[in-house]
Amino acid sequence: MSRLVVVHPDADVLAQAAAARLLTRVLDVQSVRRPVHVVLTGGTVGIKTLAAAAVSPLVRAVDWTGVHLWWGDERFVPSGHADRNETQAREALVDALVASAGLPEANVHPMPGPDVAASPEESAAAYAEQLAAFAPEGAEVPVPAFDVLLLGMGPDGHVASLFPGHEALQAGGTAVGVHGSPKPPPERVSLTFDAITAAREVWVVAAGAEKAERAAAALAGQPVSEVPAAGATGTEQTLWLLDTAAADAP
Ligand SMILES: O=C1O[C@H](COP(=O)(O)O)[C@@H](O)[C@H](O)[C@H]1O
Repeated sequence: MSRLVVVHPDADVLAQAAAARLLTRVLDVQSVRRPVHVVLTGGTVGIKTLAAAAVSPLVRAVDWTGVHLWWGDERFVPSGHADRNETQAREALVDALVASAGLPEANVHPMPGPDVAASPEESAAAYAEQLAAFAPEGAEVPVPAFDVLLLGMGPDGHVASLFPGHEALQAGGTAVGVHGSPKPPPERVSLTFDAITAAREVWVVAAGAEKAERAAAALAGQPVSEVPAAGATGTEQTLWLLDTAAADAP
């Protein structure tokens, strides 16, 4: 597994570059296999990246009929709620792909909210079932072979909804219900580390000085219990896309 750290001048350039890289990655994968599985993230740069992808000319080069979109985590609030990572991703990119680029709605896999599932655990179980349905035969971890798994990183070093010191860090299976998240809302659903580390490529996107200390700690290999981002690795590549502020550890 190779690890690469790429630093961009600011959050806007980072989002533009991440979007170009993401679309190019989908195109490259499409030339050798189908379907392509991409895991989206919430968070500031994550959503900015999707918005940049939406206006890139490269978006028209992708055959969206052969792409599946998943989420790394979700806030356990109802469908359409502004706090949902799904809602923000749909507004930034996904709705336009479904409306006019051929992305089948059936290929969009949001994590169920309380309007669909009775609890974060029920949502996680339903999501794990969907993931397993798309896993390659005989896969060690029953998830699709994610071609790119995007993750934002919080100032505390959390990725997806896996927070420092939280019991969800040790969860088995592929998706977990999260209670008592230190960042609101308190109830969430997240992929587990087993699911994340089964991805071919994991990309961590982070911008801003408030992320610098934790980014440096993760890259230095601090314990995952303290800096969850340290455990976000892909089987083929781990890519950190930072802006100069996030790369500039004190
Ligand atoms: O709550 C969340 O936060 C992280 C990071 O967000 P940011 O705004 O600090 O970039 C995000 O990656 C995660 O998906 C989300 O649910």
